[in-house]
Amino acid sequence: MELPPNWEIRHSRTYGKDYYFNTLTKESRWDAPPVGDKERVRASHLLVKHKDSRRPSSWKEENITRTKEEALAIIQEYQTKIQSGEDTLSALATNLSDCSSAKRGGDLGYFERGQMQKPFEDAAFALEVGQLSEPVWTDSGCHLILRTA
Ligand SMILES: O=C(CCc1ccccc1)N[C@H](Cc1nc2ccccc2[nH]1)C(=O)O
Repeated sequence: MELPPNWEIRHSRTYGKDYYFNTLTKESRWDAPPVGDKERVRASHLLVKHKDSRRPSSWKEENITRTKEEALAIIQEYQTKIQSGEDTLSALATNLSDCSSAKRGGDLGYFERGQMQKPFEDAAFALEVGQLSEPVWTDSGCHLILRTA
């Protein structure tokens, strides 16, 4: 049976039947994941807002005053740490992301085209599973995106 990348069939002794397990996201499901469903992706992100962000406030900082240049410099520091393996996007997002998804390690869940701001969507759909984006600008601020499924 053809399965999308990172998926494998496992057997549940408890229920005496096979299930599907994603070795990257650790997701499990009874029904077979659709193959080639580039119609939706799953991604996590780390957002650094700036004073001109659509909503220059977050759980971390009531009034965000940093400039766009400062936000980019911060994102680039995080990008280096993730690329070197010193940190993970999930760990950094939990403590440092200006998005409410920080509480979920930056995980945004699955989304289809048409749901997220266009620059974010285009970047996420262009990534391979497990790949980290370059800095991506939306009206919310500057993001690093990790495609997870
Ligand atoms: O819109 C949200 C919530 C996103 C979310 C989706 C699914 C689960 C959890 C959070 N937060 C904004 C910041 C923000 N702007 C974004 C633009 C694109 C993707 C994620 C984004 N996050 C904000 O906090 O201002």
